[in-house]
Amino acid sequence: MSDRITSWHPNPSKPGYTPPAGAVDAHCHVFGPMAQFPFSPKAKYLPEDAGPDMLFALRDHLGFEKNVIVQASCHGTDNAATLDAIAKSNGKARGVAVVDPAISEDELAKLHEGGIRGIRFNFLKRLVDNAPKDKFLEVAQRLPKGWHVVIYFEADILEEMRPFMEAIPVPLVVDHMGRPDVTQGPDGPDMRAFRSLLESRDDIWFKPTCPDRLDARKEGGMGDPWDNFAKAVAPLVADYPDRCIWGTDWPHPNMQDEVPDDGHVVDMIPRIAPTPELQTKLLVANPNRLYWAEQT
Ligand SMILES: O=C(O)/C=C(\CC(=O)C(=O)O)C(=O)O
Repeated sequence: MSDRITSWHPNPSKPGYTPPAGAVDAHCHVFGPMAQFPFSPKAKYLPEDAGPDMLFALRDHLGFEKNVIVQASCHGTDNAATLDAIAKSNGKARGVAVVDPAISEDELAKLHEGGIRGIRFNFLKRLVDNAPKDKFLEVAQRLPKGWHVVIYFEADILEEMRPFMEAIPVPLVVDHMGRPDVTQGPDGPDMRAFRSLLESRDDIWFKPTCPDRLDARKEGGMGDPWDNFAKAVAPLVADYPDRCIWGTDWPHPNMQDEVPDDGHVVDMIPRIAPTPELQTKLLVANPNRLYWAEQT
């Protein structure tokens, strides 16, 4: 792979919306720097460097206080770049790792020391080569106290994933709501299936995130300002206000053909969480319960 991609906006606008004090960008990534943190040989995309300095500058520009850095698939199971960014955050970042399911207890303990509070199971075939459910279930049985599992899958496999999710003995956080087709609206089959999942366990959380992905023009959506996303997602946040966390998804892996303006992404927040109470739950109380539990 020769051409490295740039999937983030060079000069994002200032949002019209001001997040509350203590707001957490609870889904973002770092890429490299590649010279120090090489990408996985199995990476499905090769990004330009997008390191902690850029992430923290964006955090401040958008009005957030903390980050949850989710290991991006381009780094495979080498969490060094994510751990390095957490270490440089002055306590303002925690993380979600991607691990080899055979990882030892000692290695899990070291990840906890480094600010990790969960592991990610990625089932997107365009991002990872394999996702061994049996091995994932084994490691999910022996995570450090207080950890959770972040899971990423597409809506068309939600039903087949339910027995696997049911067997996971720790809280689950579903990335980007399992990618429902937001053009179906709030009562379409995808959202109904996702609500059924949420009703099945009260410790299944979700991220009402990625309007730029889920309502992208290239996906048949409307593009910015992502009205389909706002219409489909706001009722979900209203109905499950204590089980959702939000993130920018910066540096927006693979969005180089429709790069979102992060200021516009942030301005989706009051459209899906229209009251200060909902915004405080989404951006402050809920992510702190999951990632800074020792301080809540
Ligand atoms: O590509 C997507 O649909 C979403 C991604 C990319 C990703 O998960 C990864 O590269 O690990 C995201 O959540 O940032």
